[in-house]
Amino acid sequence: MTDLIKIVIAGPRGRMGQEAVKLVEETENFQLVAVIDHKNNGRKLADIFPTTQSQVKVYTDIEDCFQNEQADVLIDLTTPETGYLHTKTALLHGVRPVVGTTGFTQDELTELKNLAEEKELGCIIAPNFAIGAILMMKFSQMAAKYFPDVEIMEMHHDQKLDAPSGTAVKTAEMIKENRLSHQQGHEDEKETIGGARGADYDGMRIHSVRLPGLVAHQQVLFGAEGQTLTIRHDSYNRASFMSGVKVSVETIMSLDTLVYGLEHILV
Ligand SMILES: NC(=O)C1=CN([C@@H]2O[C@H](COP(=O)(O)OP(=O)(O)OC[C@H]3O[C@@H](n4cnc5c(N)ncnc54)[C@H](OP(=O)(O)O)[C@@H]3O)[C@@H](O)[C@H]2O)C=CC1
Ligand SMILES: O=C(O)C1=N[C@H](C(=O)O)C[C@H](O)C1
Repeated sequence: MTDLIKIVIAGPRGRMGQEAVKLVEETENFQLVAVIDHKNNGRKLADIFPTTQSQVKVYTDIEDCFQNEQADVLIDLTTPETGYLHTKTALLHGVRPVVGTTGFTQDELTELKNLAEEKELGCIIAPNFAIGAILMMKFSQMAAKYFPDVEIMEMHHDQKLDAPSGTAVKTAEMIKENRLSHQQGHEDEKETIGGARGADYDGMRIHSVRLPGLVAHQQVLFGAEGQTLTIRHDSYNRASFMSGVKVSVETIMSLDTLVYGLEHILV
């Protein structure tokens, strides 16, 4: 029998948070002890999720939560600024963060890594929890060795706060490890409408599409003489991310550092 893992979820009423509450409640050795619901006005979790069976506490503030609850893991699915503060607060309280929230700066990631190492605590920051998305990133990294001309096109629902997506940034970082660094396109190219060529990451371009009806999609387009290669992943619902959240919670208890990207923990 595996040990019970006590979990706090931040952002339980969000699109991802709702799926995470379901996952934790349905998983035998996971126990949801509390949620951080910053706009809560005294409602119990059962008022938000009528099916919930557990006696889950609702907090509006993370400090207050960790001062009152014994938790092993924080699952954060909020916003970039809040996610960073929550992750830091969790580590300071000895709680291991599993973070799906995207939009952290490089400085924030470095600071959190240093803190996790100082505290000898596991911390997983995964820009994408879907196994298919991890494979898309890895295949793109492999292809970049042979196709150094590449453009990333990510497409998301129009309620998304950060652009480019965390997945697109991670994909670009992974591609950079294998790609001959150079500026793409014609050296004299000129944008007649600003932004037409997308964001520039080490000379490759990232394009962010936002439309109602979309969930989370990305294609990585490689071009070479007489040929193109397209690697594409689509998430059609948020349940697609939950197996990655589950494996992260299970793995984090045996980590003592920060891991950025699910590809590092999938075997
Ligand atoms: N890693 C992955 O695989 C995935 C990551 N994501 C990322 O997860 C995050 C959440 O996405 P999504 O669920 O679509 O977003 P939503 O906007 O649906 O949910 C965000 C939740 O965070 C809450 N929130 C906002 N500010 C605070 C705060 N200060 N304290 C506590 N809670 C707060 C919101 O509450 P309220 O509405 O009441 O303000 C809301 O419930 C995003 O960063 C997104 O990019 C998304 C999908 C997959
Ligand atoms: O906001 C989203 O929806 C998603 N965010 C993550 C990202 O920024 O990459 C993961 C996925 O693409 C869905």
